Amino acid sequence: MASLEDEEFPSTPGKVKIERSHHHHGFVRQFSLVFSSNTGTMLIWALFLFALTASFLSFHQTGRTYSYFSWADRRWENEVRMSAQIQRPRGMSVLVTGAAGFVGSHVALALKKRGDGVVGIDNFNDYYDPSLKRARQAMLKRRGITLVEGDINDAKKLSKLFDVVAFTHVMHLAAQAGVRYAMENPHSYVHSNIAGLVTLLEVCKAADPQPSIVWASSSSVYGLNDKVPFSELDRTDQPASLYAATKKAGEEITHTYNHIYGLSITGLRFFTVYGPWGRPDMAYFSFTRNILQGKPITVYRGKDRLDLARDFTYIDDIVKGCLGSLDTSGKSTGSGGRKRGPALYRIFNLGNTSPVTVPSLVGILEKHLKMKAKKRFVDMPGNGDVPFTHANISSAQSEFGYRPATDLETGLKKFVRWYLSYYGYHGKYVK
Ligand SMILES: O=C(O)[C@H]1O[C@H](OP(=O)(O)OP(=O)(O)OC[C@H]2O[C@@H](n3ccc(=O)[nH]c3=O)[C@H](O)[C@@H]2O)[C@H](O)[C@@H](O)[C@H]1O
Repeated sequence: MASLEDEEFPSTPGKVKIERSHHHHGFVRQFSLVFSSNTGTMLIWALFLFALTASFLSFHQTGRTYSYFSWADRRWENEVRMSAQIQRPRGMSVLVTGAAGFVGSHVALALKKRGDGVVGIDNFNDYYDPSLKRARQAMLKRRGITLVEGDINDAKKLSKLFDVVAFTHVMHLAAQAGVRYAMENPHSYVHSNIAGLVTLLEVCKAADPQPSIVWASSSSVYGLNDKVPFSELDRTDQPASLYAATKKAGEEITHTYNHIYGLSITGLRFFTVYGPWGRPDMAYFSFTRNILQGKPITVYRGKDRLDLARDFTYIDDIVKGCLGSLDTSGKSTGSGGRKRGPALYRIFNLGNTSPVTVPSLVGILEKHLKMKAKKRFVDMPGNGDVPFTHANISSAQSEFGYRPATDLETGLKKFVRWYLSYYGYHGKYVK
């Protein structure tokens, strides 16, 4: 199925996006050419082609505009519907974008486990080793979760999903993550975090009923803010990286969709999420790999050789925050492109409330791995990093009882156990 899907809908960045109307225009253009040619043969050919197309369409047509595409046949629709089936009273059906990702796969599993319906979408890009994403996909598959391969910039695919399932909620976690990579590939951030977000919002706005949306913003929006701990009311207009800027833009963009179309929106500012099945580009992950392989690690240091610190947050706590947000998100109020009343617009910090320095993080890893790291201290390059993060979580706490329960020592122990079981001690499968 996946390969057919690829042929029909190339959805990687830079590839052509097909608009709904293009097919129609193409058709009309073809006909005007035929009629202007004025030869009998051409006319017969045109009629023949028309008959062929019409019979093809009527054979496959199931009342939906795009159901004649092979990826969206009956079997595919049934699979998607099954995956979205709600299995508890007052449950929800959730479209999880970025479901092959770190947070996405964990949230999808947690929702399914408690009886909610879940369908995932992911473009499986190669920002980091896609085989890890495939392994997460296999894990979801075993639990009955279907993951559709597609990009959130593909409006047709998203609309089709909403045609098949009346999703009550969207958990939007598809994004270009990573703070420092933004200097290497700025456009991938615009593609996913801005263009993709708008495409998704347009589809949600048009859906009837509209879903409620919970999505991932980032602690990085606090940028150069130095008032601690970071509260949602603090200024976020001094981003230090393009990544942060696109997440901040997302907060503003979602606000307009809430304001104009009545979409219920909750933005979650995640604070350096870590844990089993994590992202290989993140420091705790790559440090683990390098320590095990006897390779040096680079530890950044701030101004005046000050240690950098992060409010590292364990994945299970983040998952609880995501589910709590979904449960309290209320309904979207719009239909037919107009809002019928006010809908919730919320932003929450999801952190751990106890920052740890990067050298301490390395110390904990050394302990769990029973190996010494070869540390190279380097002055923090001006590539978007902020010196520290620290979340005030009182808002999420009072709204849905968010209370992080895993400290870095415990969380890293679980990560290391997973890492060794997945990659083995010598990391022979690591690229
Ligand atoms: O909260 C977020 O919203 C973000 O969290 C995460 O960003 P960061 O907090 O920067 O995490 P991460 O890269 O693990 O670096 C951790 C620390 O190690 C330091 N660091 C990093 C690499 C290195 O080689 N050496 C080093 O000292 C580095 O200077 C930093 O102090 C997500 O990746 C990001 O997608 C976003 O979601």
